[in-house]
Amino acid sequence: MSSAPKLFRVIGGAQNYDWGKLGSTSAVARFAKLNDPENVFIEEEKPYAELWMGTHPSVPTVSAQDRTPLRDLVRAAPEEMLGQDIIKKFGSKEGIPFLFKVLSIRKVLSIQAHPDKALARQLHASDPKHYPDDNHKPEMAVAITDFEAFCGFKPLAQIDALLQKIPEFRELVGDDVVAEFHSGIVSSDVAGKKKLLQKVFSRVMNSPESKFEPLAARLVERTRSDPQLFGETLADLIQRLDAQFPNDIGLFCGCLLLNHCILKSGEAMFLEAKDPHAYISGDIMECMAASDNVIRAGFTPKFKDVEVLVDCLTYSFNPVEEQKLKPAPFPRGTGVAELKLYDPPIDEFSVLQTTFTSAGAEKFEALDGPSLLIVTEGKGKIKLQSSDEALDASTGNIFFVAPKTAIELVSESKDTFTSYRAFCEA
Ligand SMILES: NNC(=O)[C@@H](O)[C@H](O)[C@H](O)COP(=O)(O)O
Ligand SMILES: [Zn+2]
Repeated sequence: MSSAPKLFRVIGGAQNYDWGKLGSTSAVARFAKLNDPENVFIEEEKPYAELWMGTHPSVPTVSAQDRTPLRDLVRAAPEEMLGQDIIKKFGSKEGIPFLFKVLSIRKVLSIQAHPDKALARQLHASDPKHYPDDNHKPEMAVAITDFEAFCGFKPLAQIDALLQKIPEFRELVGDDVVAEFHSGIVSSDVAGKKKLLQKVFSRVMNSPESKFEPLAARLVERTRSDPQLFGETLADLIQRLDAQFPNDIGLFCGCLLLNHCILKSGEAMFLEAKDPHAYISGDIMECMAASDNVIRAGFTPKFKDVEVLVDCLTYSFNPVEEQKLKPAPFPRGTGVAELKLYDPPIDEFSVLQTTFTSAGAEKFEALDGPSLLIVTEGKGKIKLQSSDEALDASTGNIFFVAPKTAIELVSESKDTFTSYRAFCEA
């Protein structure tokens, strides 16, 4: 197998989870079709949830030229494809340390969290069917369209207020724990408050269907009879999600316990391993450590691991604004484009958004690691700075860029030309 070039187009793989947008309304379907028009035929009734870009074995990304799996190209020439420093840092020649995705969301995803490395090793060893790898999965979402999600537990005073005024929530948790929580959250002992939050969450998550289903039905009724108890947004959210998953435990463990986070296009949020979350609607770029380990507990027909979830969460509780990740300038490009760097506090990935609103070029310094770039709007060219040969780069096109490779993006029109580049550096 000849060693791979420094810059080449690749074809990602789609996941058709039930919560994905349908047919051409899905950015995943549109991008997949535009990037591989001869082989992708969009079925309008089918959900297209995720477009995977990376070397995770569950959904192969392949080279556009001869459909060789990117994973095989990396394993055939790890020094060229990953770089010595990345191999040394992550101790692996097997694949790219991150997994990059487009998500297009019609229905709420499962209430979930992802394991840290120690828990991932344990779960993969004991239950490889549900936990396909032994890696942690911290992740970041960057909103392409307006996007909403559950992200982390609400501040405790907000949870307490809901417990005091919503009878169905109070009944599900139990007067004893409600009283203990109410009196305990005023203390300064953070560890003790996390324990109390875990008690509330455990009561909710361990309640039998025979108990939470009728309470959920009454809860939805109350959002119609007493909307003022919930506040405008929350009443609407409960009704909307009940329509998707009737009387689901997620109405309690999601709507009443987790922050409802709304991101405008270009805003981002970062989720540590073991942070509870669930994406609700919109199109996003998502980047994560290379893993597919999901611990689920609500709003899903998939396998729920309630005991593991209740036991593993961080039980941190921060206001919504603290869950957001602010983009930073990216001083390693020269030209006319606007550059925004989304750089979370973990080693596996950062994501660079490049936006042109006029004709012109942007030259980038070589990065000290592998990257994957996808065009999400408009059209232009991508090229090695060391060559005159330019490749078409239009919406849906995905490219692999090898380490130590200086590239240039060129926009040839005044229309918007936007791309996202996930990368990892030692
Ligand atoms: N927060 N987002 C993620 O973790 C994605 O990368 C996962 O692939 C999805 O959460 C999977 O969701 P379901 O298990 O189908 O509900
Ligand atoms: Zn997740």
